[in-house]
Amino acid sequence: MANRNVPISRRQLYIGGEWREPVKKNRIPIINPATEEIIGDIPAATAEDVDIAVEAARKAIARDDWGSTTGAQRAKYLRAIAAKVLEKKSVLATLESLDSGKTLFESAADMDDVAGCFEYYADLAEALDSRRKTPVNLNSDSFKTYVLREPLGVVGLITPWNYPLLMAIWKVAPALAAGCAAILKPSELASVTCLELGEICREIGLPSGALNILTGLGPEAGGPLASHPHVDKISFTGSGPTGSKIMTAAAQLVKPVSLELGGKSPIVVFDDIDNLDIAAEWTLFGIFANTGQVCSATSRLIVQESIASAFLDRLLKWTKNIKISDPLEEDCKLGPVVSAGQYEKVLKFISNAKSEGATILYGGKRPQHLKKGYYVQPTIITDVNTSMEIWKEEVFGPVLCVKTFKTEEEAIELANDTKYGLAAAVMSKDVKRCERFTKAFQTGIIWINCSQPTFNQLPWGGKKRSGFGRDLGEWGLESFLNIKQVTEYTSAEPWAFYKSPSRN
Ligand SMILES: NC(=O)c1ccc[n+]([C@@H]2O[C@H](COP(=O)([O-])OP(=O)(O)OC[C@H]3O[C@@H](n4cnc5c(N)ncnc54)[C@H](O)[C@@H]3O)[C@@H](O)[C@H]2O)c1
Ligand SMILES: C[N+](C)(C)CCCC=O
Ligand code: NA
Repeated sequence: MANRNVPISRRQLYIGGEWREPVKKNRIPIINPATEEIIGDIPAATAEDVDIAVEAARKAIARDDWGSTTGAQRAKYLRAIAAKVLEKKSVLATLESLDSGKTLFESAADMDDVAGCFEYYADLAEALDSRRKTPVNLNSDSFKTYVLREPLGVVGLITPWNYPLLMAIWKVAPALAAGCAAILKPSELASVTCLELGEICREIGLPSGALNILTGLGPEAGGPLASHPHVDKISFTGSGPTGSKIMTAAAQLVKPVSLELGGKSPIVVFDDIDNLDIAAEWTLFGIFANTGQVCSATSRLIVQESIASAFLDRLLKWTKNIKISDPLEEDCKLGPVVSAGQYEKVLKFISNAKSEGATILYGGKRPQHLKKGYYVQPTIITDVNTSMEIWKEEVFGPVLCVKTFKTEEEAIELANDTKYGLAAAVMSKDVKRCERFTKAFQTGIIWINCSQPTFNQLPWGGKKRSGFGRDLGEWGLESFLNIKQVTEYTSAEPWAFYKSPSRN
């Protein structure tokens, strides 16, 4: 087992390049979901601290050392952060697992992705220099025009606990690449690695105020950030209800928002697949990776009737083989869910499904061998109908529900039978059929013969109740830029709209 004694530093808020005690001096306990023990605490920011952070961010933009940087200069900071993340990878990964319950293997992969994301946006920051000013040819002798891409200003980044550092970096990296000054508000349930990012920024000498990190409760720290008059945009990842609150607060000031919300994504499996095991493993990965706490989890299996029995049989074999243990244990593939609240919520979804008449084919309980910790068995639920809660609502836990279909039309109808629209997967060797599904799925992300692989270069986000706007790729950068058009009158001739007084 990895060393669980990695010390958790007692950090303060990271504001204006310094560690700063919250004005009200409150703190929130850090709970290790594998042991239910309190292992430290984090500062709890309030509206007073938000004001100070916004001021620090505005000053950063007004100062030359951040506000007048080129993309190439900012790229150096981003690369220095990436290098530090890799240097500290083992400690950061352990902290992520202790704080969130994520398996150490997944935490380590997240740290690679964090570094990769900074490096990717370093490249885009450099490329931005040549795209900063784009001439627009009007074929006019009287006007010269161009379009500028400028940093949007001060941006608030509010993020969830399921990939604590990675979800933050999907926003921090493009915001800094664009030249914005950012205020990050991570989830109170898992903020440790985001605070360590503050230390990394300090160590590499990121200009003060370019990134500020305010930990704290949603309504107390996130709320004032969303409604702050001097915050130019809120980029949010989290639940639908919180997204609505943020959008409501931002609407009062006509502040732009981007919302990456939840999902209830389908995975459709056809009987023409060559290898049941390959499809079974992707199906498992799509719902049990990160203990199912993935916005894009393919939590509804829609399998063709002709192979349903054989496929479920194979799924069960794979599921029984998953090692459930303390996330720091070697080969652990399923850790606890993040908190006591999430544990209760997941078990309630399972008991509601049972009361509504569904069958718990596998799992549904706490694993017998683990007496402490917020563990839930990987769970497969059958005999589901489309009016059941388990079909309609996001569980955000290791729970797969299953329905069968006969025809392609039926499969499409079932796949789109959701208020959400984040991701969808189809497993079939028929290329034309996969194309038809790509067109028919009402989502922002499509996986063909896989589920979940994610790349920095590709846009991430959904439609319907899964939100709008895109993280990652060039779209992630654009979302932190203001597009400014400049029109210059270059003719020596008068405009001649009014009658000239000199001719009277
Ligand atoms: N679409 C995506 O890319 C994506 C990625 C990860 C998670 N998610 C979604 O996130 C949810 C789980 O994360 P969560 O439980 O942390 O979500 P959440 O909405 O409870 O919290 C998200 C963040 O919002 C803050 N917050 C809460 N109330 C607030 C308020 N009134 N004003 C401002 N901020 C407030 C929280 O403190 C946290 O930092 C799931 O629904 C999941 O699908 C989506
Ligand atoms: C697909 N990933 C990499 C697991 C990221 C999912 C982000 C949302 O929960
Ligand atoms: Na925690």
